Amino acid sequence: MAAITRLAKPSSSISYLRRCLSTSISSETNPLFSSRKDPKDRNVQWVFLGCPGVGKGTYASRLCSLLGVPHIATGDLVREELASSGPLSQQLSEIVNQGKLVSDQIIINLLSKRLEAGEAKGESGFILDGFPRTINQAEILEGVTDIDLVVNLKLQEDVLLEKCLGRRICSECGKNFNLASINVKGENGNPGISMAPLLPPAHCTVKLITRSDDTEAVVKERLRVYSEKSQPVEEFYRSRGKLLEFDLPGGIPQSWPKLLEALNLDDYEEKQSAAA
Ligand SMILES: Nc1ncnc2c1ncn2[C@@H]1O[C@H](COP(=O)(O)OP(=O)(O)O)[C@@H](O)[C@H]1O
Repeated sequence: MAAITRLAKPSSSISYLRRCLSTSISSETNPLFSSRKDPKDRNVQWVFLGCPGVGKGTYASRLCSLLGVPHIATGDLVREELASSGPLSQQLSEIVNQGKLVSDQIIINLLSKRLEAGEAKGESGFILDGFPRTINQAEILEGVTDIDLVVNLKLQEDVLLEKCLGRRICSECGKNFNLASINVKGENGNPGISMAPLLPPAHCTVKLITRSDDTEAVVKERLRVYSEKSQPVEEFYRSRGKLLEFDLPGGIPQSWPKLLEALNLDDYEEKQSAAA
């Protein structure tokens, strides 16, 4: 019931977009629409949810390499648009640097363009990272395609902040690293958690940059916005029986095998490496 009472009425611009996606844009030109296929005839269509800093990008991109599907992160699409200095970039930079969400309309446009480009290259399936982030976005997605599974990654809030502040990107190769060394002792029945830093190789060390929205004040605002706007999306999928909750037990060496196990992919990884 909670999920139903929380559903916001779609705004008129979103209803318009939804009408576009479902009627006036034909299945040949709308990749979201055309992806409503029998799951046996296509690759996985998964969504990764989770607070800023939880590691959605890290685990989603590893799974994408394993499953041979594209990793589509709406945060990356926003940053590409920002870097392009196009007409939207000034407006986007203000929103992102305040830790707010970009409008559903802009995000759906960016995502539709990305899916269209992928479809033209023959992509099938996807893992979406950072989308949907509002109930409106989840409803639109539900209206145009079938999501098979939603993975909800979880970590305690003080660790999330430290991880965002430790995040670094190599400005040349684009790889992500993390300088934070997490060591939280277990207390009051809660398990402790340790995460080793993910350090860059020497050639990247001199080229590291920090995302402009990874400052303490902006991360705190993003966490607040997540609990206000995106946590209801968890309930949206939970009530549809699609949500897999995954508490990260530690860094990548501890979490990756456990995640594969939770997804019934542990054998899959072995078979893939044997075939390689
Ligand atoms: N689905 C979305 N809806 C609205 N805004 C988004 C969405 N995805 C990304 N953004 C914008 O891009 C920023 C960066 O996104 P992302 O890299 O996913 O960050 P995070 O580390 O907070 O998960 C967000 O703070 C938000 O301003």
